[in-house]
Amino acid sequence: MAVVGVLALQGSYNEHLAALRRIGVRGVEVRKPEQLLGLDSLIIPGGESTTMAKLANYHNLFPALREFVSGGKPVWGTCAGLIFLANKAVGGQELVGGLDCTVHRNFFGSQLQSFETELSVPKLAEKEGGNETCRGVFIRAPAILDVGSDVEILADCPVPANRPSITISSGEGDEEEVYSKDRVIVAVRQGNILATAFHPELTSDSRWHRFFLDMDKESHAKAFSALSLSSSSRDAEDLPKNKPLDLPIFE
Ligand SMILES: NC(=O)CC[C@H](N)C(=O)O
Repeated sequence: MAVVGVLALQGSYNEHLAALRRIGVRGVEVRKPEQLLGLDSLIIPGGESTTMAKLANYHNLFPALREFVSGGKPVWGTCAGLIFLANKAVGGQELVGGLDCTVHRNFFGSQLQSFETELSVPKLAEKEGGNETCRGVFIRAPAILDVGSDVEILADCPVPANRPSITISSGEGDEEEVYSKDRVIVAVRQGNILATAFHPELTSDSRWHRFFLDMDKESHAKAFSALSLSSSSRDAEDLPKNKPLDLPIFE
């Protein structure tokens, strides 16, 4: 069974571990560089990206995280984790990088502007079944302002009408531009990297976690295609039926 690491410095790592347990997958807490060895994939949870970066620096994790991402094993960043994975963040701070995009760290405003909404997710539904929408829990959430050509957009959402306009520095000189689109990107995939601006681990919908685990199966299937390994069995099928949920989650 796949061993999924969850970066456990700060933020919603327990909720990810519980979401993995609910689908019968073992998650392990990662706090030190050597704990990345032997993992099949890694989740970088939401939290507060500046605090998480300070703790990651304290534990000397940045080089090992960059190596893990560039090594090609699946990595999923949710919220602050998305910020970590972006190549560029408006507002600046140390990043792991790897995901060809620019994020705005607090695009939707302050903690008080946190919200929930239904997101249209046809590609998730196509792969994992179920509704064409999923519940998006946005907590002082970032958003993706633009993406490179290798990045597949999995979800976007309307910019809330009451949102004050935001100004984005182009990074060159003092030139600034206002974000003027009426929609903004909130979930993407680029090869081995998955990133969501919202928190699937806080809902009972396990499709994003399954989607991520399927990325691991895909990469194994690719590596061992010559051996015709079957990638059809789902970890979830190992689970006893009707296992009680072990954390409060939003229905
Ligand atoms: N829920 C979250 O992960 C919020 C992330 C936050 N906007 C940050 O900058 O870190």
